[in-house]
Amino acid sequence: MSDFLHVDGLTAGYGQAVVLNDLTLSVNRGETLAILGRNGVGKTTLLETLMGNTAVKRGAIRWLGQDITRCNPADRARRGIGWVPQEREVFPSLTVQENLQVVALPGAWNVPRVFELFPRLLERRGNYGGQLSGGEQQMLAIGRALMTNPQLLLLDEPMEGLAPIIVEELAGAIRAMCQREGLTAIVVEQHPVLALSMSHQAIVLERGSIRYRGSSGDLSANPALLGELLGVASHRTTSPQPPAAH
Ligand SMILES: Nc1ncnc2c1ncn2[C@@H]1O[C@H](COP(=O)(O)OP(=O)(O)OP(=O)(O)O)[C@@H](O)[C@H]1O
Repeated sequence: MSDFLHVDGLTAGYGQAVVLNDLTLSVNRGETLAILGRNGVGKTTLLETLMGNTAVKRGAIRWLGQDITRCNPADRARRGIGWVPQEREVFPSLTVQENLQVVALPGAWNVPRVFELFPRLLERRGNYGGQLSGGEQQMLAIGRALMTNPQLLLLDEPMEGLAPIIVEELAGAIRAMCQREGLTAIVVEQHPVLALSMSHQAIVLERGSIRYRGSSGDLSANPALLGELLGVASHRTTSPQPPAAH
């Protein structure tokens, strides 16, 4: 059990519908956890539940030693949980620089550091959010989340719908953010090889329950198991790089 984030026997869903069933998991500070699973198994719902956007029926979420199960999303954000939703949600009529500045909270992440992580955003700093490509919007969405200086970052399918070259660029930035800068993250990602290359630990969900948990290195070294768990042949979308030890 981790004092950083510990989810204990969590059963949650929407209204009366139960999506997550008796989930228990821990994340340690500095670790990246990949959430894998087929469509509709509850990956996004897990992130939504950590953020406080679903109905929790049973179980508890402990964050930095405190029970936050009943805290609302704004309170969780104030306590240091950052969220990059699938929809990105950048402000279209603010420039890149303004999008970053408007959410800034004190801490190690600031505009120059975000530009260092995403040089493309530096080139586009005077452009409006609405003028950016999908990939640039995703970089801005991650940059905005970093500007709130979270202790934990939740990323929901950050690569979805992006061209392979942008996927490579984003994956490199996420690895740098997590492995070089030591940020703790939970990443939902459809491409298993990519997800495993960015993470230390992985869980595979099946119908709202944990079917498998283990190190990402072990799982990526076992394509037969990965294929069995995900029901598809895992195809490589980027060169896997083992996460740095820490
Ligand atoms: N807002 C909602 N209200 C009611 N049911 C929902 C809502 N969002 C998701 N669901 C249902 O919860 C289940 C899990 O969906 P979820 O989006 O968490 O799965 P997922 O693993 O992230 O899928 P995908 O990979 O397709 O994004 C699905 O049956 C879905 O229809």
